[in-house]
Amino acid sequence: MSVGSYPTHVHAVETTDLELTYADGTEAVRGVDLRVPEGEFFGFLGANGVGKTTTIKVLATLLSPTAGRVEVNGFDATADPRKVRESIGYMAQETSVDPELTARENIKFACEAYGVPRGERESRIDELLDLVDLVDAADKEAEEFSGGMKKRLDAATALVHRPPLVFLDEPTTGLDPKARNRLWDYFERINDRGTTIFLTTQYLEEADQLCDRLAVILEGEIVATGSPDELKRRVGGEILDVDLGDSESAERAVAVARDSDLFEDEATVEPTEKGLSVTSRAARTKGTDLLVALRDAGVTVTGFNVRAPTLDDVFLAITDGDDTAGAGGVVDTETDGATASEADGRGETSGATETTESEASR
Ligand SMILES: Nc1ncnc2c1ncn2[C@@H]1O[C@H](COP(=O)(O)OP(=O)(O)OP(=O)(O)O)[C@@H](O)[C@H]1O
Repeated sequence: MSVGSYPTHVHAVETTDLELTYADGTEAVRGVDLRVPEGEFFGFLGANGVGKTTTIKVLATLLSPTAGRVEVNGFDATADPRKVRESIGYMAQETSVDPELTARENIKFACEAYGVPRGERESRIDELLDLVDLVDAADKEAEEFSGGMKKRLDAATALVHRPPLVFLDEPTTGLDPKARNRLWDYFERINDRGTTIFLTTQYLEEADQLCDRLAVILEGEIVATGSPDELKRRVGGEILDVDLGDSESAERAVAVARDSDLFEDEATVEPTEKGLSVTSRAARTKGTDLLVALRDAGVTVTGFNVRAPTLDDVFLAITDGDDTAGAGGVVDTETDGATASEADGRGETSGATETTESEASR
């Protein structure tokens, strides 16, 4: 399947100082600059309620921005929302599958809604059923489908018009690992065929595995951008996890590690559920020295492990809002994604305008 005939642009998504304040005054998006090059597999990460879905809804023209500029596939989202809608696929968190229709009928319905030429519909349906592995279930009603099958069907219907850009809002939430893996496969395939993907997910492993580049949003602002490896490098070293015999000794162990002079100034030492963790460039070389220091201080160590940082560590460092993010350098203030718009001085809320779902393409 190739991407349909749409004009090409350097950036599939480009926002400048995007703001969205809801009518009740909630400042969901506060000055977001995003640039997603065509063909990229882009991940948009953040905890619950930080503004991911709101941003996607603005990009999909379901919400009008309160301020700022939004260009999607080269079209201005405010001036030309119809063009934007015609050039995107949108897989929302809630399924759009009609349970009373078969898989084939669901895709057919989407073909009609998107105006796929009549003569191309049958081949498009077969191609999509094949792509998402639903050929054998093509003529079964969707209400018989597992959660994973419904998601795959949902994803297929978002692609009937061969959009060059697809928004996937937490597409794998609630799926078991096997179903998740099948969807990953499918997303990778459509990205390989040239489709730009804008993904939000709560699964950092998913972001790590799939995405070329990530942006992390916190309370409506982008606080870090980079490839998964770049973000992990910014954590500043490796991580030494130490398990302790009893949780009461964690405080003492943290004090021992901090006072030990074993690690450089930028190292971070934090208590964890099981004991403590040290993030340091010397985690590997000084690990055993720390264990000796802990033993000398009468702290019982029951296990330890040195490992490379994961995106979970990156995410924790950022979202904890503690010194780690600032001193450890995971926050990238140099990137085009970082903004520092203040809530103050914005005046009265203008209120978001919600476009009705039926007006939107999906
Ligand atoms: N229609 C609305 N009216 C007022 N506030 C809203 C509305 N929709 C969302 N919000 C608020 O805007 C903020 C951002 O919500 P949003 O749904 O964009 O976050 P999210 O990062 O997508 O979270 P989740 O992963 O839980 O969907 C939250 O504080 C949320 O409560």
